[in-house]
Amino acid sequence: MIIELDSVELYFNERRILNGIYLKAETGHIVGLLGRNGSGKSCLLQILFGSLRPKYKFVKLDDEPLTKPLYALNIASYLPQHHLAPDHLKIKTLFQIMKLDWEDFISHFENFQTYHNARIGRLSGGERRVIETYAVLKQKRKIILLDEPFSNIAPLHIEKIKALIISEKLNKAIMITDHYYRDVIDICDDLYLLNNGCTKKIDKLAELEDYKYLNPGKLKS
Ligand SMILES: Nc1ncnc2c1ncn2[C@@H]1O[C@H](COP(=O)(O)OP(=O)(O)OP(=O)(O)O)[C@@H](O)[C@H]1O
Repeated sequence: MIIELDSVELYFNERRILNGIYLKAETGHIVGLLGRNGSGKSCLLQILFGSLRPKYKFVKLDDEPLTKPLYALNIASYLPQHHLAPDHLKIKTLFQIMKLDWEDFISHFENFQTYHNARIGRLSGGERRVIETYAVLKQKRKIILLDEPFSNIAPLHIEKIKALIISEKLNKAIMITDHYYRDVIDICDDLYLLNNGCTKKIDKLAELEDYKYLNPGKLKS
């Protein structure tokens, strides 16, 4: 399966946020999306998911124009930048609703064993992010969109999440954006930079410095 997003034009009031976008994601690939604060990464994922309507966009699924939003087709799962589940929801209920396997989760994150009956709002920000990222990643959907899955997560758990993302990509197209650019670069097959409202496909990492996303020499440090 191949999904392509093209010709996006997004404005808020008169302010142009996005124009000149092309992104392609396919089964078996992890696509990384980098960009400065406010460059439009979250908006772009929401546009692809269908929860944000820009002035114009063109989406193709396996070369056929897509007229319905992805969320309405039940083929995509989306981790928003902010919380996924309400504070009062019990973790065991979240696992039931999202048809997740608690034993599988605990096999990856054994420290969470005692949280089964807890409300998600009682967890730390990082613990909550681990659960929410796992929940979205494990959905039986063809397309997974992850907005800052690593935020607030400790290094050991980031490594586990990265391993899970890699194992899930076998049957899914995964798109990920995060400011932990080294972790994104580590796992992605294709990399795009969002700059001045446009996407630039990154073929050589040095381009991240050329486009001033990173300071000169940062990649070597
Ligand atoms: N509902 C809205 N109304 C007006 N402006 C908005 C709205 N949503 C987003 N924006 C603006 O659009 C721009 C892009 O926002 P977006 O959240 O996509 O950036 P981002 O690249 O994800 O940033 P960050 O890395 O800081 O999360 C920002 O300047 C933001 O202020």
